[in-house]
Amino acid sequence: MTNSTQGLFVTFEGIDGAGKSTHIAGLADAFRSAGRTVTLTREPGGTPLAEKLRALVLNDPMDPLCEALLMFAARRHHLLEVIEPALARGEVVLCDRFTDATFAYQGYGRGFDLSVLGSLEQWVQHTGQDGQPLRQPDLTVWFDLPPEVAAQRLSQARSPDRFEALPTEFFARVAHGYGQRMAGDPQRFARISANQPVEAVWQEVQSVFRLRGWIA
Ligand SMILES: Nc1ncnc2c1ncn2[C@@H]1O[C@H](COP(=O)(O)OP(=O)(O)OP(=O)(O)O)[C@@H](O)[C@H]1O
Ligand SMILES: Cc1cn([C@H]2C[C@H](O)[C@@H](COP(=O)(O)O)O2)c(=O)[nH]c1=O
Repeated sequence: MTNSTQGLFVTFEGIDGAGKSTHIAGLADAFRSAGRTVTLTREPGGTPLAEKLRALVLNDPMDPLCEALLMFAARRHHLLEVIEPALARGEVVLCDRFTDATFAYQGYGRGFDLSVLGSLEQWVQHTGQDGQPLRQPDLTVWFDLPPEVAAQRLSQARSPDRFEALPTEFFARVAHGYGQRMAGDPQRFARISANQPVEAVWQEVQSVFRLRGWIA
């Protein structure tokens, strides 16, 4: 089981429709059964201000720099107002998307400069205390699904926002971006084969957390 005095920061990533949301609530229940307090949150969003930025960025046309800056502005507010306080209280933070999404979508998907994103990551994820390392997730669960399958699932589920309406070639670049992020920090990532029935994906997700002794 997890050390209940220590905060745990877990993020969930993948292209739109990969199946993250389907499993996050179940995981939260598993952590609660293990005696942990859970903060469930998402990006962009997670605070009233960041949710306003989310509505803008998901619906209003803008250039990739604007998009990246709004993602990081929302993230800074979310990090300081929600994530850091919850971790300081020793909670488990389950966050639907974080900075890997910015690299995958704005970087690999839109073609925005990765080194600029790296600088923004440094600025935004420093919590201000000298000597403190950059805030990064303890674990990132990547739901890997072929873009064609994700598109098929989403077409049956809801009307698309500005990102979900993009072509499968865009999502192929985003998926490649996630692969590159994982290659750059393999210890932090767990890759889930999301192209399976829901129950099989759930078994794989649980095993990632059981292996670490975090849930029963
Ligand atoms: N393993 C699966 N097999 C078939 N359909 C699935 C599977 N997992 C999820 N779905 C369905 O696919 C759709 C997208 O799933 P979900 O909302 O969990 O994805 P998501 O990764 O959270 O997407 P987004 O990031 O775009 O919000 C939903 O209609 C969901 O019911
Ligand atoms: C954090 C983040 C998100 N995005 C994109 C990815 C999705 O298309 C939407 C969020 O919608 P979801 O249903 O909550 O997954 O935003 C992005 O482009 N860059 C980011 O940093």
